[in-house]
Amino acid sequence: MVAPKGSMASATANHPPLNSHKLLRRALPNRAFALIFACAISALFYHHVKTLLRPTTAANAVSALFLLLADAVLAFMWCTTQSFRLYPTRNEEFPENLEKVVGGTRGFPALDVFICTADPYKEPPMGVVNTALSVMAYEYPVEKLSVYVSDDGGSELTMFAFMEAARFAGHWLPFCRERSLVERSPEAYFASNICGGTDIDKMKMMYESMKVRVEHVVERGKVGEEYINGDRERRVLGKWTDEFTRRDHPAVIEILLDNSRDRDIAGNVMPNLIYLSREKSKNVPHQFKAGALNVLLRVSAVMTNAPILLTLDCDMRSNDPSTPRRALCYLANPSTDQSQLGYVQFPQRFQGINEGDIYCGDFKRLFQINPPGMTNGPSYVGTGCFFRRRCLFGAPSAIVLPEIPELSPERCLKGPIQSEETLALAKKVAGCKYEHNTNWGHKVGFRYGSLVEDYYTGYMLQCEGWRSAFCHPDRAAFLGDAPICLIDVLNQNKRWAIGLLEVGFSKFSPVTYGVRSMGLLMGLSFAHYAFWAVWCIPITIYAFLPQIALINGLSIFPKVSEPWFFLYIFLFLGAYAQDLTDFALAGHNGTLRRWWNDQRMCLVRGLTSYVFGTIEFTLKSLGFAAHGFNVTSKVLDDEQSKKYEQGVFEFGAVSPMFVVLAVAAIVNLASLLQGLTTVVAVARRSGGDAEGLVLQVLLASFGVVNCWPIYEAMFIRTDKGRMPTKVTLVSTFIASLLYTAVSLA
Ligand SMILES: O=c1ccn([C@@H]2O[C@H](COP(=O)(O)OP(=O)(O)O[C@H]3O[C@H](CO)[C@@H](O)[C@H](O)[C@H]3O)[C@@H](O)[C@H]2O)c(=O)[nH]1
Ligand SMILES: [Mn+2]
Repeated sequence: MVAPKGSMASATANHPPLNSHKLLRRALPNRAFALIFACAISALFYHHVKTLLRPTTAANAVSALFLLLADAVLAFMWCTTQSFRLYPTRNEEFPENLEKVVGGTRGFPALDVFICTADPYKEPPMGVVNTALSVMAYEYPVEKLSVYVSDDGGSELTMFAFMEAARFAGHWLPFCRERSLVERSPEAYFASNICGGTDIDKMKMMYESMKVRVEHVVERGKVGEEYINGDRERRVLGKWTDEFTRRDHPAVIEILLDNSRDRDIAGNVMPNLIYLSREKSKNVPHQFKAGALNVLLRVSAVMTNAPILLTLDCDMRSNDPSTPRRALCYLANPSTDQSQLGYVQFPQRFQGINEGDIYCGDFKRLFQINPPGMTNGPSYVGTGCFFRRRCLFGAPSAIVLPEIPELSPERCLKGPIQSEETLALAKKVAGCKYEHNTNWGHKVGFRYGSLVEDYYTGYMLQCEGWRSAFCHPDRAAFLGDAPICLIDVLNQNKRWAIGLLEVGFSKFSPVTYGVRSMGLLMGLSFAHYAFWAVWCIPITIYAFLPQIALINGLSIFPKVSEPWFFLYIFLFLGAYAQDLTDFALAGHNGTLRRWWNDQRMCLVRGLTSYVFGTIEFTLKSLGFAAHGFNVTSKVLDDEQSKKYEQGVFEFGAVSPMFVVLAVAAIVNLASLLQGLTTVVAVARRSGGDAEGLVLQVLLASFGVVNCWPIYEAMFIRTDKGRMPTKVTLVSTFIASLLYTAVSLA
């Protein structure tokens, strides 16, 4: 953060405060607990070394080695997590003071909003339109607001939806303003059971009829003649010729609303609205979302060049029209060190999450709990982030100028955006070969080279010396869609895992370069994410090894009568209790049930996304495969939604990830049953010793409880979302092979 650590507010003698930054009281207990836990971890390693030095059998030695590996990784992750816990903070903004401080709305900087979409079938154009309308209706001087939509799907369907939206906006924006609505995405507004009046009904009908037209066009896959309004639309849609494909097409830039020309039905100025689909060619890599954002950065530089930018994913609608003012409480604050504050990140928050959040769609730890603990400010999470344009052009002290002066972040622009030269230049900078031999993606703009361009860009900016601020108002500033299908969730996490490893093993790795550039704590924070996928090592080991040993009656943990037993119990319960405390204190529906599901999903991801992500990353590093940005679907299938609503897991896909899960589930169950039998048998035989198996039995029980939805999906359910029979058969087969193999061993 920019304000000095622990300080209260940013007020000076001259102006009222715009924000405050407080160290939370839990800092102290967190630090004390960190100390105790560190001692416990050291004791554990002492125990490991002792066991390793005196192995009784070969099996004991092997399992001791694996356990050491698992615990070493856990200890590493624990260390990196401390970077979020030692300085927990809370920020508050006072937007009511903003106008006083900057001299009325005249003092507000211009704002360019970037919205990315990539596929009209996975990202329904009506959703994108709602996102755009919700930000076009921001409580912000309209003449300073421009909304750019980047369509990587290069789709006439999205183009069509936006031509409709531009027309509808003429009615919608004054409607929102007159009523001071808080809900400015029409879909959300009309869904919120408002009591009708004739005006509201009229507006609703207008919206519904637009929606029907757009959805109909999307369903048919092309814009029928009857939907085209006038020559202009015909000319625009005419660009989609037969040669035009999503992977190979010229740049399309269309100014749908121009604030120097267009007025809404009440006669007010309208914000600029620009549709943009960059040039694509099959032979030129397009760098996925980072590439799209850089084209947005350049095209907007040519047209409006606002000093402040907001990046949004197509599903992240605004949920609060005053959000830009909140961001300005940092970005326009005369008493923060403006030369260093690069961006203001709002957390990703989601709509439509079910009661128990069964897939951990909220990602509370990632988006809400960890960011306010990062001492120099949070990482960038791809959406809901206000940037100072300047920060994408080199370090605070050393600007890196772009190859042509027209793109410089410091250039002042006046005049209409429609001129022929402007459009020609915009087309040129949206060309697919434009970036050849330039600094784009490396020193300038959003960074290339990782599937998590957001994390990588934020990280590199922090390394350059930029700072950031975390802004988390009670009412979510943005609301997005979380995937509601398990396989989508796992694939999304796999993509993240790969992208993060790309950074972790690059020459800019946080553990080396990062720690050197930003200091230990920030370096560890970024390392925590870069090596996220290594969770798969301890999780896989603990999901199989103790259970297999238990099946064989082999004790690998301390006996109940040994003091080491309690060390294990303390480490497990301590880590879980602290996790639960963090979760509950973060608020926003931090219920026990959600926390339980959250920890379950950690285990599930550890066995699937991270394992497969690591494998894919390795294959790619060895040159065997390439990976792309697989866009997450935002389409809601009715049946799936209903099941999700009820909190039922959706397994209906044949995937190797499900096989791993199912094998783990079966092994844990078999091990628990066998373990209990052994313990009972040994207990009956006096003199027998089952004490050494207690921890393993507990662990297997923990596994079984967590796996409950998997057993249901394999053996009880009959609906479409049950585990595919093929997966059940294959995994039962693998599990029995494993069982036989270890029983023979
Ligand atoms: O080639 C591409 C691929 C994606 N996108 C857009 O990128 C956004 C994010 O894609 P999504 O499939 O929703 O990915 P998520 O995993 O849900 O997104 C998270 O993770 C991404 C990095 O993997 C970040 O870019 C996102 O901001 C962050 O919300 C969407 O608006 C897409 O339209 C593009 O514009 N071009
Ligand atoms: Mn998304």
